[in-house]
Amino acid sequence: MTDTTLHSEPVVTARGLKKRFGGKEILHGLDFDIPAGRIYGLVGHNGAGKTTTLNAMLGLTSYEGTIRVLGEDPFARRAKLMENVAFISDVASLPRFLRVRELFALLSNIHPNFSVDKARDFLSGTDIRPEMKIKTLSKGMMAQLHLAVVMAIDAKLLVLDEPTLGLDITYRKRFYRRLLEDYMTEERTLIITTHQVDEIEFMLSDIMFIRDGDLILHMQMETVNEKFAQLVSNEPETQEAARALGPVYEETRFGQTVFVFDGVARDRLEPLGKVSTPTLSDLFVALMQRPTANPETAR
Ligand SMILES: Nc1ncnc2c1ncn2[C@@H]1O[C@H](COP(=O)(O)OP(=O)(O)OP(=O)(O)O)[C@@H](O)[C@H]1O
Repeated sequence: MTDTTLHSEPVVTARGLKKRFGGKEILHGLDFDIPAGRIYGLVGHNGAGKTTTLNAMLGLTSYEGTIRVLGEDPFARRAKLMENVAFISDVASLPRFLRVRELFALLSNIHPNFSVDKARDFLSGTDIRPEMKIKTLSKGMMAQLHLAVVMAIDAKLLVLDEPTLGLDITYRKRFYRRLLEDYMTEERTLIITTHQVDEIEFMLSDIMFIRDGDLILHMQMETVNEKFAQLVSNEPETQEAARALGPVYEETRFGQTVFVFDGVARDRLEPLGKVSTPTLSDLFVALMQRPTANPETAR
């Protein structure tokens, strides 16, 4: 994080964000700030409310509470906001009847910050050619085209909702590498949801876990690494000692007992077995099963 990002206004601010569908409350009053220049992972089970949260930020759905994105109310000022926001969602589709070059021409007419040259540049190195009809592209090529389009937009905020759904591992890795190497700068902010959280963990600066419409963890990755520890312990005596330290999670896997601790110093754990930082997917499993992972924000 640079000084500028430390002192600048958050890119997204939400206060008491609630959403109801047909009388049923789906989001229960989320409060968060997303600063500039960060890469956020938004993680939660199916139906937890990730897409609804993103849709509220993008002005695609109405909500109760307050959201400001780049200082604007996204629902009231969607058109203005979209000059500086780009997004890919698992349901967004490109116009299939167009050729690739026609899509670029269309976008350069409707989007003030779209660069045809950049879009073409991003496609070099792929099998996609400007003359191709979009409907003939494979799923992987379609995702590459989508990424090229989004990366050709000079946006301050990029929102990716399951951007690599249905892609094979090679395409997924290439997708994230391209995004990091060719797009991310300190002025840009990226928010990603995915169920393959281990694949994006390396690039995240911050994480949000959402469970049943509540934000149960919102933390910088550095803090996650300091705060949480995983211990693998094989002997009954050391396991007993570990339990006495109040793990937030315990599981027996392949004959080994794995504990996750929140805020227990590593030098207290080290005599009891092998200590490491839990992966995000391990932490996710551990925290999702607790009654509350973060009592001040969870309900
Ligand atoms: N248009 C809608 N009408 C009614 N209910 C909806 C609508 N959209 C979403 N929901 C409900 O809101 C809840 C949250 O859905 P949402 O799509 O935000 O979850 P998600 O965390 O993105 O899930 P997934 O990982 O499966 O994409 C779910 O219970 C879903 O059924």
